Amino acid sequence: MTIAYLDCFSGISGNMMVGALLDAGMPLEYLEAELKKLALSSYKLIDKEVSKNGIRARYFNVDVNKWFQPARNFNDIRLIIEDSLLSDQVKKHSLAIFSRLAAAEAKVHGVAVDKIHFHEVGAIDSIVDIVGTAIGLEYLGIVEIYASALHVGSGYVKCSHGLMPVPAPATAELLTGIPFYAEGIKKELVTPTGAAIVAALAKGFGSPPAHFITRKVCYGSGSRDIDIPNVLRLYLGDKELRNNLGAAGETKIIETNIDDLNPQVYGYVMERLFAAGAHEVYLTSILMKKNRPGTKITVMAAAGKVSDIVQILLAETSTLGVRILGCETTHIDVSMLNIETEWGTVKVKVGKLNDKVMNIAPEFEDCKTIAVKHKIPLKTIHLQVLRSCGPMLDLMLK
Ligand SMILES: O=C([S-])c1cc(C(=O)S)c[n+]([C@@H]2O[C@H](COP(=O)(O)O)[C@@H](O)[C@H]2O)c1
Ligand code: NI
Repeated sequence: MTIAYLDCFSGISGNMMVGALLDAGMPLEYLEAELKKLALSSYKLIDKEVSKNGIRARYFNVDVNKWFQPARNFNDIRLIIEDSLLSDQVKKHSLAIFSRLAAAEAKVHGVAVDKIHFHEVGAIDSIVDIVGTAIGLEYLGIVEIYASALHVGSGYVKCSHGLMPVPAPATAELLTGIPFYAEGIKKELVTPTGAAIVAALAKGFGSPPAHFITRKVCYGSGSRDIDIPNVLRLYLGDKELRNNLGAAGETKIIETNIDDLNPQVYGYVMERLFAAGAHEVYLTSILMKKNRPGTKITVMAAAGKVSDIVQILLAETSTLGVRILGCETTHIDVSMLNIETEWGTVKVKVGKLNDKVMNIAPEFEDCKTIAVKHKIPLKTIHLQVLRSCGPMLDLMLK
């Protein structure tokens, strides 16, 4: 499981992020070919090696022919991404980042999200940076991102509105819930695009996650010449395998006991918690003080999701507080396979430990859909899908 840790000691921008991903091994030709899947033209990618205060880094930028760029609002950009032949994952990550950026701009300027403007010429620079980031993450197999606190810089930056304080208003909005600092450098070090990337994708902030082991250190160059190297440092790594049992993850348990909530509400709260990224949510019947029957809600989630989870519990239930417990998890590597059956494709979850197949699980929802459609018992579908796994099943039984 490849993990990225972004060391934003000199800030982060879209260009720095793509530069770091190129430095990490995404070939420029691959990026170019993938970006061609978008209905965009009249731009050129710039990719070169530079030295920033003695550190070799990859500088990435987009050269835009401004005469050929139409004005684009968020909806135009969403359609360009959705209508492309990019993978679902690249679309999902790109739209997640763009949505954060658009929401921040909308809030700052007091307009609806679909009315917001993007600052670069026809937004092409933002599209390339954001979609390029999603392409790089997929190419490098990065499944989790963590980031340090962000060094935002200080002073003022020239925008189409005139001079704006650093961090720029959209950046400040995007930094909600993210630790940041300024240390006297009078330049804009974190741009709205950079902030949107970490806001949308990072699972946690601060030090690298527990048991993170670096495999490679990469640098994406910024365009500033300042006293510190203007680079984004990207650590690519894995979570350490402990006792040969599997990868350890940083998970939190958030719990609360409730004895005065309308029981109709629990299902809705669970839905919201899952939508916010909870790995698991479950309810336990408990007997509380004054012999009152009550319910314990337990949520398991990545550390970076805790504040969203707590927010939902406090807003949607009658609780006045929650417990947050640290916990370590151990799990095997999980991948998804598409298995062809006589009824169509079924996704199958394969769990491996040190390349040994430990578990094969046909996706319940896929089996259920077929069972309902073809009026065949669910267990028959399940067995048939397992049989179609053929050699994979043999590997497990060995
Ligand atoms: O021109 C406008 S409207 C503008 C507004 C803001 C806000 O924060 S609101 C910020 N900016 C600046 O544009 C550049 C480009 O940022 P990217 O994220 O697209 O690289 C940056 O300097 C922002 O501070 C412009
Ligand atoms: Ni703006």
